[in-house]
Amino acid sequence: MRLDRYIAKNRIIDIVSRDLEGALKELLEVCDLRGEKFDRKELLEELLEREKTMTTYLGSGIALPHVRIEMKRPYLFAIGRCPDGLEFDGHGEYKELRLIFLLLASEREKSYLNVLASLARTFQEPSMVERLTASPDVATLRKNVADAFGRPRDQKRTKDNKFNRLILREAVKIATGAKCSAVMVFGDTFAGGVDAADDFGDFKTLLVTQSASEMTQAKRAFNAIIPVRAFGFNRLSQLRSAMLIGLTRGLIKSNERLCCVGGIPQSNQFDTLVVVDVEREFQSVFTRQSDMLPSSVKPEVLERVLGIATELSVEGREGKPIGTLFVIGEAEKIKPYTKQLVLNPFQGYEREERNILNPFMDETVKEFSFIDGAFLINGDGVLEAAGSMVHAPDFPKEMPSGLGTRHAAANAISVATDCIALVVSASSGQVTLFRRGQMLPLIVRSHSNSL
Ligand SMILES: Nc1ncnc2c1ncn2[C@@H]1O[C@H](COP(=O)(O)OP(=O)(O)OP(=O)(O)O)[C@@H](O)[C@H]1O
Repeated sequence: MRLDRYIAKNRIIDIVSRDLEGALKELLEVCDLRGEKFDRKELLEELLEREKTMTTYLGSGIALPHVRIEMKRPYLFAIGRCPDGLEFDGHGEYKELRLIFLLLASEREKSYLNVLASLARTFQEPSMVERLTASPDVATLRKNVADAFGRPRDQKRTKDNKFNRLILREAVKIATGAKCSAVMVFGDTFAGGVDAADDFGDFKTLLVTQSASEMTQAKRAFNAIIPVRAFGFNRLSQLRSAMLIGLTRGLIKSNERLCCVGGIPQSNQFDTLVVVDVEREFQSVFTRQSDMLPSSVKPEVLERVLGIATELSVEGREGKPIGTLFVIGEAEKIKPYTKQLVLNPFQGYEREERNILNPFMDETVKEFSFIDGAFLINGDGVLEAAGSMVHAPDFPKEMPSGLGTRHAAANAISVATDCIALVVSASSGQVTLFRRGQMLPLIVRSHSNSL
């Protein structure tokens, strides 16, 4: 989503104040609120109140205070730089702050969560924050913000070496010989993105990438983009996660055969060529295309949960491996099979605030993954509970050895209700999807870049 149209140069400033309240005041002052019903004082109070309830500090030096109001314009941004950090209520993390993105959004705008998600994605790139903070003056800062959110970057594409050309040529031969319907390319193999679609003749081309918003050029060249949020280290895990997202988004059909080309992220070198029958790869979890996702579950919700699960599996939490269980489906139908083990931490929050599509929920969910029990997530993304014990009727099918009660509970709930259960194993780091009593290992923890 292009956000530059909502970002005006005169609302990008250097903050003078030393505390958050003063900084927000300065940012509100540069917002032209003529003709709007609310006043700055009320808005400031609301922003501070919300900050006390739930911090908008995203990490990496960025805070994103935001509020929805009755407003004529859809969105209004004000951006402030504060290289020495800010004080706020004795909270240490604000000292790490370098940039504040204030977002005022109209209550009517339905794309609100997409805007927040798009911002959070842009901020994930560490060099971007560094570049903005280090801008020598406010004019350069304004130019760098425009670059970050608007124009495609002038990045060097390095696919053009002998070996990459050879792999691409072979991929076309193999795809033709194996009667593949599409070629799927892992774009993050290249630091500057990939523009390989021309090499694939008439095949349908799919680009898998973590930086979908930046792949402006590639978007034109490929038939579709499969955005992934995080990758496991293992190549086949990467493939499965990408295929799962492609399937849920309807970009891939279950009867397709794909020729996949990839390599180690950022290595600028293709090194893997594999042909996959989608149905065979996923046969354990669906019999028809429509079986993959429960009807109540939005594909982007599964993508988000998969992203968080992958990050928990790959990174752990505070240096330790972490395990958890996510149950995603129609909450009212799942609730009878759960029992709250501790006070539900999501109780009392507005539905929108506790929606997993809201990027602020990432850290919260990861934090609550320490709590014993399962997360219960409604199909629209609303986090209904954490710390729930699943007590679905026992399912007689034997579990593979080494899998204990968490996996058994996921298996059982996936049989008892129309849901997807996703387990992050504390002991192996594996992420496993359960659907209708069938299990599909998605991410295998491995610190080598092996197949
Ligand atoms: N029915 C259940 N509902 C929710 N959470 C459960 C349930 N049973 C177990 N758990 C959680 O799973 C944790 C690990 O249990 P156990 O080691 O038996 O499972 P496991 O399948 O081997 O998982 P892991 O691979 O993560 O160790 C428990 O401490 C508990 O937090």
